[in-house]
Amino acid sequence: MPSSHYTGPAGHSHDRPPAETGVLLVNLGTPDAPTAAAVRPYLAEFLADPRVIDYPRWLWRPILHGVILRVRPRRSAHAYGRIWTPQGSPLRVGSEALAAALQAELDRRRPGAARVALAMRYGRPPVAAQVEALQRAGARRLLVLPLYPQYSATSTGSVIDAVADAFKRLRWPPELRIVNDYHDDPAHIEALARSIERWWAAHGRGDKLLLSFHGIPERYVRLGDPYLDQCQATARLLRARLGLDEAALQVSFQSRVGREAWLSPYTDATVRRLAGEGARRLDVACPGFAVDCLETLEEIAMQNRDFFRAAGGEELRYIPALNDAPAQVAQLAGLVLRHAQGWPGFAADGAAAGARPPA
Ligand SMILES: C=CC1=C(C)c2cc3[nH]c(cc4nc(cc5[nH]c(cc1n2)c(C)c5CCC(=O)O)C(CCC(=O)O)=C4C)c(C)c3C=C
Ligand SMILES: [Fe+2]
Ligand SMILES: [Fe+2]
Repeated sequence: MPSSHYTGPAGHSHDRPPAETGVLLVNLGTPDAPTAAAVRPYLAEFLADPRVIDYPRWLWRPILHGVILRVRPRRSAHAYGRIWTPQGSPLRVGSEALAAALQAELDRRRPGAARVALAMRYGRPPVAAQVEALQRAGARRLLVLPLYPQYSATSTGSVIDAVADAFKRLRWPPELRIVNDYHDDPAHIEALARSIERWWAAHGRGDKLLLSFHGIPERYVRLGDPYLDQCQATARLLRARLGLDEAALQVSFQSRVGREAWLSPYTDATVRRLAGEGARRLDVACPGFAVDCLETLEEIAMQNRDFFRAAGGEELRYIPALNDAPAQVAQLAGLVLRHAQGWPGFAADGAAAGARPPA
């Protein structure tokens, strides 16, 4: 499938009438296959991004190509192999399902107003190709929605770079709005809380609830990245909504890479500590991930499950991401409606008679 022709799970551009507003969901990206050969170019693009690793290029390039890309692809491919599905990478499958569901929800709430497309920051389909596809489909306005609830320069900031690069190539770029984050959106907190409560109703409640967020180097926070504040705010709001205290709901940071200090406490050390302190059943949720992926399905649900057991715990239970659950679809649709306000077909809420959803 040529990536320049892919406009999203809703189908080819000629299958739908033109829409004046394009909604571009962007997720991180994932390799095309769980093989070292497919993982290498993906990691090469990801780890060459100066937003992700900010070392001087003359220093970093030889390390990346001479060391990292010789070793890591095989290790990562093995990890991807443990979670791969017949449909492909969970991150891709889940992101496409979410995009299709968001298209359907927007069609219901603002018929014909918007077309949804999905891009990946690394790998395919790239941001530039999807911006161009939306423009070919009639979009004179573009709302970019990175699938990261918390802003980080390493994730959201890098998506903004890719959009800026794509715009440089267009003679007549669309009007642009970008969602920075949705870490404290009440509908997002409510969706997370209900999914955890529903999970508890089905499986019983563990001794502790751990919220594990993706880490970043501590240095980035000292330089002004708001990511840590936003993770803590999400955790505080969720803790209040669930009625838990600081012992019952803890926060940690996963996926550390390299030797620098990253945000702490680290997730692996935390699950071991909790096992040592006598927790038998540990529930773990990852509210920083809109869609399940390697970092949740393999690192948490497999690797950290094993760490917890080896440290004397009984069961680590991973509570799935929101994925394409109706509550997340409705929350993201609400976010789109608020950010697109004033654009054609997006009259202020209340003004679009008959287009409101039933409460
Ligand atoms: C090396 C630096 C990295 C930073 C900084 C970083 C920040 C960051 N990442 C995500 C979300 C995801 N990361 C994923 C995988 C992944 N992350 C890194 C490195 C950094 N991430 C690597 C090398 C990898 C690849 C896998 C591996 O080799 O271990 C994923 C999953 C991708 C998938 O295919 O499933 C996500 C999602 C965020 C939100 C973030 C900053 C806040
Ligand atoms: Fe086509
Ligand atoms: Fe990452």
